Amino acid sequence: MAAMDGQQAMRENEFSPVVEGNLVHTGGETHVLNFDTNVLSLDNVRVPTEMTDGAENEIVESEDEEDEDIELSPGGILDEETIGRNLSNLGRSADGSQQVFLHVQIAGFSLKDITALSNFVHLQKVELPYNELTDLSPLSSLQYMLILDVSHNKLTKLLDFMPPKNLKEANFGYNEIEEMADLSAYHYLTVLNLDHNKISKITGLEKCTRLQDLSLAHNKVERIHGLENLPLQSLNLCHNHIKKIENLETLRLLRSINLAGNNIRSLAGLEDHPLLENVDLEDNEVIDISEMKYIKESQMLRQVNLLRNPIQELPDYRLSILFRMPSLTELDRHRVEVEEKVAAVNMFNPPAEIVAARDHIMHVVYSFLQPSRILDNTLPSMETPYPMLVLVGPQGSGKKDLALKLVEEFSDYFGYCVTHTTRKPHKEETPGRDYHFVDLEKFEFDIRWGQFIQTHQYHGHWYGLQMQSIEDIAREGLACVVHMELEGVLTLKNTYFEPRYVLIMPLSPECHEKRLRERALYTESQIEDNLERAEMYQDYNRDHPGFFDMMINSDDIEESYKHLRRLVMDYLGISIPSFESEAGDIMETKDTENAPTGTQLGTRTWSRPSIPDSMSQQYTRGKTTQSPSLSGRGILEAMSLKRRHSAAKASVAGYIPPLFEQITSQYPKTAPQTVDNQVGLDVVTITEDMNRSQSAPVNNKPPQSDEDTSSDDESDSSLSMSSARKFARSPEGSVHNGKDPHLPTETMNPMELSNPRPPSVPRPTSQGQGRPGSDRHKVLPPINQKGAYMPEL
Ligand SMILES: Nc1ncnc2c1ncn2[C@@H]1O[C@H](COP(=O)(O)OP(=O)(O)OP(=O)(O)O)[C@@H](O)[C@H]1O
Repeated sequence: MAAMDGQQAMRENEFSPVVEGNLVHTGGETHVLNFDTNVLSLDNVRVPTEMTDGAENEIVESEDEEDEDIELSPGGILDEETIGRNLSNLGRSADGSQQVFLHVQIAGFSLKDITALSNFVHLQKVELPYNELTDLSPLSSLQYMLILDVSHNKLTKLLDFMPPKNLKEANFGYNEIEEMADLSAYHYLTVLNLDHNKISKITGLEKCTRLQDLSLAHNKVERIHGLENLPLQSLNLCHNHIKKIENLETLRLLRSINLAGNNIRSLAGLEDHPLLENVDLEDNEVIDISEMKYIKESQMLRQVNLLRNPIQELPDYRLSILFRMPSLTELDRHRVEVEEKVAAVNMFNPPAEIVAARDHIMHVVYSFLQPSRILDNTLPSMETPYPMLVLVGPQGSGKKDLALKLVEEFSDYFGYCVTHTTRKPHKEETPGRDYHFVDLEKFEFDIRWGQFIQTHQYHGHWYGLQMQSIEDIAREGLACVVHMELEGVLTLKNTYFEPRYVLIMPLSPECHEKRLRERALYTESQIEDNLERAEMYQDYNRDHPGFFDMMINSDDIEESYKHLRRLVMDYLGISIPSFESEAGDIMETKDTENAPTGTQLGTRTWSRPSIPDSMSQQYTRGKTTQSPSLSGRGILEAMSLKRRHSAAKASVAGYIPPLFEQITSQYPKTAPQTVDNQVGLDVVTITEDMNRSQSAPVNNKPPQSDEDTSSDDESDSSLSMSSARKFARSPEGSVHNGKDPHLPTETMNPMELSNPRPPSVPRPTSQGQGRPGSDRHKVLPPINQKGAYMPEL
């Protein structure tokens, strides 16, 4: 049968050799194998066709019977018959002169003596696993051997025969080797497998300068050493007694490391392996997520296994790891899904917009849980949102100093809005003036009581803006100046407030760093973070045109104050810059790149509308009166306008309640049309967003002091948001004079009655334009009105 198969094979592919006993069929010919050398005899033996055809079955049967009778390699002594039956891979000898078998595989013969193999000098691949070998010296003559597998034997010594100089791969796994030999003679060794032995020390590899793959799994190795400068790409040291990852610095080509089943706590030692793709640390003692810092810089890392480590107990463990190493494709033997990566980013480093949205939602929800109260001073009217100036920028930009200075100089116009923080006061700071310094408990309490409209955590401390803080300024009839980080601005943009945002930017990193260091308040990493954030601010400003109303370079605080001052005066209308100076401003706004210092305008401008500058016109608030354009607006503003347009249409069609009628009927009248009426804070264009305003007019207070409650009781108790809006506008569209049937005016701010403002500075009225914030407190002056406060220019 075998002969028949052999012939058939010959016919199908005459170049594939087929071995039957000592006959080899190849290329249409049959050769006799000379077992002494595993060289094919050149004397071809033509097997007579009639023999193979006619007596085929007989021959096969008799051969089969013979096969069964022969005992192969009796007593574990390898014989030629066994070798002959297990040779394969006929090919050219290494010197190219003969056709030889290159591969022998004799597994599971309980071999003890392989002397017979020494004649087969041309063998290149020798596989003798699952035997009982203790001595490999007969292999010394196999000088062409490239691959040797003697796993699952009883060897106690490693490569204890004359080295075949070309040996590339050696598998000595599952033996009883206790010591590694000096392998310096094996220059070409690329793969060495010593798994499941009793090796406790890695030695003798120093000169294996081609060793790429070393496996010492399941041994007794206690320390990683002796591997210096090897070109290892794969290192398997799993299931040893290793406690520390060490001495791997020089293995720059390492791609895969398996350290599973050891006692490792730290990943220190794995850093600086740029090609690392796979790290297996299953069943170790890694406990701290911060350990990931040692591998997270490895750009090529795709697979990490931390199964059965204490770190797995950490909350959000998987997402934490994925956040730190977003390029992973497999974690703990599970494929990483894209959704997981997104969830990880949103959880641990959400985009500022998401932080702000969450913050806003939280405060709105908490405020809705409280009894409602109208804060009449900051109540938005359709024409005049309560005026606020927000100085934005990275820590150390000097915005707080600028804000305080501004408030000091323009004390009749601006009040400094004191925000809350959980950080401790600095030496020169005064509680209640610089911040309300509170502890975390109080801060959280206030959050739960819906006191904040915005909070932000920065460098481990909480900062927050309370509605009451703004209200306190507004009650004084003042516009409010506040400073904050970008995240705070993003939250604020979700509320109904419509401040002016001035970016205070230290454009020179050197100046910024110097200022931060001079304060001697920050750690190195905080300084670094602040410098990085400064770059982030610049990018944000560039990528979001119009987000900030203005940018001022704060490298030199004195200079920047001059710019801010001029800006504010222009804003307030208390100075009319000459045409030249206006033109100068506009130049700066157009050519922001080249303006070395001073005021740089984003896309909106506070300059006067008469300036023929299409860019600035486009973004100038107060220009979009009859037909407000959506271009150049933020998404929220654009959406708000869209809603208003549809509300207007619906109103015309009579579908909606009078509230919308009031709003929509007023809308076209809100924005100033000319230079003359675009003075003062009223220049602010209204971009009311009914959605936005829903979150804010209602302020909710925890139980108040007697003093407080007495003032607001009446308005607190019963006013709904809608009635508040009705109060803001009459159905006819004029600013309400306080005689709204729904809201008795005099009860709106009893505080003022009980605690009237001392008449120190003559405070001009706003000539019917409505004071910012409240209709009843006309505080900000019209331009050049007689008696108005005029700071020195
Ligand atoms: N309510 C808030 N929301 C967001 N950020 C805030 C808030 N209040 C303060 N911040 C900002 O937190 C950061 C840290 O506050 P800190 O008082 O330490 O700043 P600062 O050193 O005075 O900053 P600067 O030098 O720019 O004035 C500052 O950038 C500050 O503007």
